[in-house]
Amino acid sequence: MYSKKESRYENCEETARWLRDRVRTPPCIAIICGSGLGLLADTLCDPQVFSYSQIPNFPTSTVPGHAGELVFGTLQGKSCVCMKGRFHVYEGYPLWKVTLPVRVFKLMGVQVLLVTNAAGSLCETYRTGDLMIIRDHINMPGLASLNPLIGPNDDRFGPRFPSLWDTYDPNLRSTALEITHRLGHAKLTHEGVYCMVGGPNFESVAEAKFLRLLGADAVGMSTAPEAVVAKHCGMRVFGLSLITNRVAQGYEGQEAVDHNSVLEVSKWRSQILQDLVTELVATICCQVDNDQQPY
Ligand SMILES: O=P(O)(O)O[C@@H]1C[C@H](O)[C@@H](CO)O1
Ligand code: HPA
Repeated sequence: MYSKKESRYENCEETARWLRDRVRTPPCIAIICGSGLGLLADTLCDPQVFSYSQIPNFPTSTVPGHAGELVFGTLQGKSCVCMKGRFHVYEGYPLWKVTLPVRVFKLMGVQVLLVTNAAGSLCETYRTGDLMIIRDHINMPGLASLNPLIGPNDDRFGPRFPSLWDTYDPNLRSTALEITHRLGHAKLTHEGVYCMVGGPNFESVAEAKFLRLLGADAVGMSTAPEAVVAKHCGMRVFGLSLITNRVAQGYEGQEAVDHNSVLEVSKWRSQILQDLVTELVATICCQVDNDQQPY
């Protein structure tokens, strides 16, 4: 059971208030940087950086490639916050903690969440280094009752039974597709279904075949809980996977994946991903609500 002390809303309020007292401009767009993709945060203008360890109620990052910093600043003139590193269930965090930053961002006035991740490809036509715009997800832990919305619902965040049919905003998806065409990356961009697994092990061959049969195009260990919580509290969501490896679906002639190779590919492709996200941010209409006082 959840104790009063752990009350999600009050925790989020406390953290949001702490940040809001310190940031020069409250953000209207939040960007979660996946494994090795934190360089995007370094492109923000007029940055203000907070280490996760300074921020009340924030977990700390324990995974290489996740620096553990919150960076506020502007990108294309829009006020943004970047998470340089996210939290994963396999690190031992409960899902309400994994997703706490999303609710904090909501209370700070964020309207749009851009989520990136590193993922393995299950689809025959995807190559290492390709991009996948997330059309939909399969939340494997969520289907087995490991869902961030489990527990008493707080209506101040959103409804008890949210619909997820349009979680990944269709306008943001089509705009992103247009941008990849304009930037000359059409051939390496796909739209597909992301499947979240708990990790931390990479998939066995039988598991990979099973996930493919379910309709997943790529598999990773994050994103779905963040997207669920963002949708629950009324944010527009855009998700982007960088395909860092192909997931073995046979026992012969396949290369085993490891986290270092995931980080290598992220480094190799981070510029393309940054360019896409930067151009996408330029198109997003949102207003900083300087008067917003949600607490
Ligand atoms: O945070 P993301 O989803 O980008 O990280 C993926 C999943 C694991 O944390 C890690 C495996 O290499 O990359
Ligand atoms: N499986 C799960 N998570 C991942 C993978 C993968 O192959 N690659 C990057 N993150």
